Amino acid sequence: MGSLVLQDDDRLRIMEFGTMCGIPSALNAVIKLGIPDILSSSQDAPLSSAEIIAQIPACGSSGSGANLDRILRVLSSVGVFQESLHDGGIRKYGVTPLCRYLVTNPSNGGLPLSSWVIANQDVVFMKTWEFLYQSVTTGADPFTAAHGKPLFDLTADNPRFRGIFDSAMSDNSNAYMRLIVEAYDGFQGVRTLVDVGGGIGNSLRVILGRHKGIKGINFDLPHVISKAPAFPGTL
Ligand SMILES: C[S@@+](CC[C@H](N)C(=O)[O-])C[C@H]1O[C@@H](n2cnc3c(N)ncnc32)[C@H](O)[C@@H]1O
Repeated sequence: MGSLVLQDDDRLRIMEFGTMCGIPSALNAVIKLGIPDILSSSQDAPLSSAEIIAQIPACGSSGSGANLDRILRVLSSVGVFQESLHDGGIRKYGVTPLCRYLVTNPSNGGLPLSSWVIANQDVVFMKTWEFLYQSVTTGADPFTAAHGKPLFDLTADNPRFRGIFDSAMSDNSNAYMRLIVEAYDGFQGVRTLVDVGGGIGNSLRVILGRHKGIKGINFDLPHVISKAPAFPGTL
């Protein structure tokens, strides 16, 4: 006789995979609402959803604490925030080490990667996922299938998305380049350094900041270079 399985971990995992998009969507929402910065500014005192909403100008008088609680509880379940229960059953939320990557203010310990989340959740990238299936049936690149052109042709034509993409690349390279220049001695003795596909030049900026004698050349597409800020040491 077969046994009734009430707690089937595999079934729960597949359900979880099917709804995983909720996590990046919730991250996207809290970043746009500025919540990691609000919580990191509250000097380690956790805040309720009502207290958080009171600090979000866009909420005005129509902010929904119930909806914010649901979003914050989901993100607390994966360690982005820390949830605690207080008198009267009020839930409050504080920052965690993971949350530091979403805080934009460096004086609050921010190591921002929020633009990375924002870029990946942008409608431009989200639209490409719909074409994953066709990438197998037709062999087409999903990005080109979704937008009619490859990624770097789109960034040339779409200044809104280009800004988001360039910030995401910079935030990402910032984090690891700071570690690389601490540990890597291969830049010593280099006189000219070319960063091919250097984006708006962040990697070069970190390297030249550490190795003052190097002359740097940031090589990228014209529409990227035209927005790249100048800094000492570049030719
Ligand atoms: C993944 S991003 C890397 C950005 C950069 N390394 C950083 O850390 O911010 C790739 C870069 O390659 C550039 N790129 C793409 N095609 C290129 C080409 N044909 N010539 C020069 N740069 C190109 C893009 O504009 C983009 O900035």
